[in-house]
Amino acid sequence: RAWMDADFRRQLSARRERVEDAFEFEGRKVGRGSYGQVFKTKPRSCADAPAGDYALKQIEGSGLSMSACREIALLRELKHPNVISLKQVYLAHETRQIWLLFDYAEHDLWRMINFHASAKKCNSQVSLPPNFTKSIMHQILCGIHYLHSNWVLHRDLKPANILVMGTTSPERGRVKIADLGLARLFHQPLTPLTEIDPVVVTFWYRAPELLLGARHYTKAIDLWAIGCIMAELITDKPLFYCKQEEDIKTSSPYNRDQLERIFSVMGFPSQQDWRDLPHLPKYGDLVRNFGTGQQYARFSLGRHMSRSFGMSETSPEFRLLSRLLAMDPLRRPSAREALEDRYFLEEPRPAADVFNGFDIPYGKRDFISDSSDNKDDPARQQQSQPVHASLQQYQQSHQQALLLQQQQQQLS
Ligand SMILES: CNc1nccc(N2CC[C@H](NC(=O)Nc3ccc(CN4CCOCC4)c(C(F)(F)F)c3)C2)n1
Repeated sequence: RAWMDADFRRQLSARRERVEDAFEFEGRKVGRGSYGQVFKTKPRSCADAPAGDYALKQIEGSGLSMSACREIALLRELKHPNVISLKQVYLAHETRQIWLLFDYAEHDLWRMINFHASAKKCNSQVSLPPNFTKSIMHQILCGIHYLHSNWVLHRDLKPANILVMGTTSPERGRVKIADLGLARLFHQPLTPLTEIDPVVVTFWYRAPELLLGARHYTKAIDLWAIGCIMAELITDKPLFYCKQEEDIKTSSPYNRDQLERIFSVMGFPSQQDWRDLPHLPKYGDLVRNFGTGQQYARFSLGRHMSRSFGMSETSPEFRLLSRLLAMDPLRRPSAREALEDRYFLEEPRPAADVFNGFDIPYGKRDFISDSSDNKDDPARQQQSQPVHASLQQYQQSHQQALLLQQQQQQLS
């Protein structure tokens, strides 16, 4: 049978397009994390990819891990102007490495907001189109509406995961939802992310029900995060900024400081505000730590936004923000309902290019040249494997521990 024929396989592997033959990416690393690493690259003349910049993600570990399979399977199905699009998958047979090819996005909201925040600090305001926030919000909601209508939850929306195409792209100024994220184990809210990846995980975008032990992610959890991003676009500050203890050891989702910050902006939820609050797993901790919450009685989002930013509580912008940041998840709008809000219907209308043709003031991404990095010689990369292997061993043992825990819960 032909496919067993060694000669046939030799022919195949000789013909297989190698990613390093098609793209030049040495020393052009723009991102690294437990998920793998990302390079900015252009196709070599011999490649059959159209000219332009591409992002090449080298997936962590070797072979088709569960998270690699999930990412590839999902991305191949997802096709929307406001969701990052996977162009090609390369399987390097010798090193069993997996590479994903994307159209390159030069910017992201994390870097853009930091740019404006530091410009403000040294009083050199950078002019932005009046519909800048509205255009970005509209495209995030379009992308999330598409994901949610395909029953895909994002689970980790934050400014760093909202990419924006740069001036060299035919899609200049278009928002692309992405997930640069950590290697999550099971996408369950109870997995202590901080143990998986030393990179500090922020809870600033996590919905209150997650902090109170909700066991499953929902669409409403994504809409809460979008509300946090909207406030941050308006004020250049994370709305629920909360200092991060360096070594968070808790494996519990309950984070008292983060909840404290939310209450000092939003006020404390009354029975009327959030009927199901007492049914959440960590309600007991909440009462123990905060009592009836009357110390937050005079706080509200309206008070916070008008005092810290002179925003009127009757403006359509504020009304949409307060709908997205409803404490009770059942009261948050769906992505479609948010898109139908008056805010997007009135002047100035949202634009397809969020920069509205304005010059783009942000610099290009810096290249990371960490010293520990092995030259892209696959053989030498094997040496770096043991570290990741221990991460995989950790994940497997963690996986078994979690499965055991779930079985015990079912027994008890
Ligand atoms: C730096 N410049 C740059 N330009 C373009 C792309 C790009 N990259 C880097 C890696 C990232 N990879 C992804 O974004 N992958 C991805 C994986 C899954 C999903 C959807 N899941 C999110 C988690 O919950 C389940 C659904 C997505 C998506 F759809 F959210 F965009 C992207 C895309 N970088």
